[in-house]
Amino acid sequence: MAMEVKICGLRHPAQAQAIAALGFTTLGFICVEASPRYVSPKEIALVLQSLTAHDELSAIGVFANASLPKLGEFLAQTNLNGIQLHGDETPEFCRQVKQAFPQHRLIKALRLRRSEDLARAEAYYDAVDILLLDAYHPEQLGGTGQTLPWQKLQQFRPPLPWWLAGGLTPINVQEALNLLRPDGIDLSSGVEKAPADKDLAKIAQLRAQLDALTILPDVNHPEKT
Ligand SMILES: O=C(O)c1ccccc1NCC(=O)[C@H](O)[C@H](O)COP(=O)(O)O
Repeated sequence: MAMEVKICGLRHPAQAQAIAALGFTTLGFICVEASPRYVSPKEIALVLQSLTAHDELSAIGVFANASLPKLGEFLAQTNLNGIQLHGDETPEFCRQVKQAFPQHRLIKALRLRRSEDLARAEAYYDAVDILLLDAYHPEQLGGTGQTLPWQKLQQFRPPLPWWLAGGLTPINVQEALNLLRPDGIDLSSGVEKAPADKDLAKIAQLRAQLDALTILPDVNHPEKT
């Protein structure tokens, strides 16, 4: 399956259209009010309305420690088809979300303070559709621009799809992909001018990098190459 690329933290319809025109079909919207990238259900609806010409878009709402009723209220007002939980949600809560919103893809983000935190991932294997690894920051939940210690994640091969986030840019993406071979990647601040104001030149550069990608043999897992 082709690697999925999520461009996260969108707000402006014209930017979303340009990003979709470059072939990026997984778009992320920050539904966390404390974030400078927060977008209201109305703003999300405006962006998605502007994209009706694009089939098969995946529109993912990013939440943190939202209650089930709050999630339901937000989702009822938008056409989001994916939910990303970016706070301290437990595996049990993820199961409840999956049960309440079975039509939505469910992504659980784990913010890793140290590589040993990876042990927490296992408890989510049967609770979500996708795991996303992001960098830890003491004051920000996401969109931090901090990278993970990629070398220390090379043995991570969960039995479900996983995405890499944290400080990815058009410049470092090839190195990250060759080291880790995730099923997807997620970029935000590495392709923006200011929070929620995406940098279309950098996104075009990312497209060019991905199109020219040279994947080297996987020395850690030769069977996967
Ligand atoms: O981006 C935010 O402002 C944000 C706020 C609260 C929770 C999550 C948030 N972002 C989540 C994402 O999916 C980002 O794309 C991810 O953290 C990567 O960000 P970056 O390091 O800037 O590429």
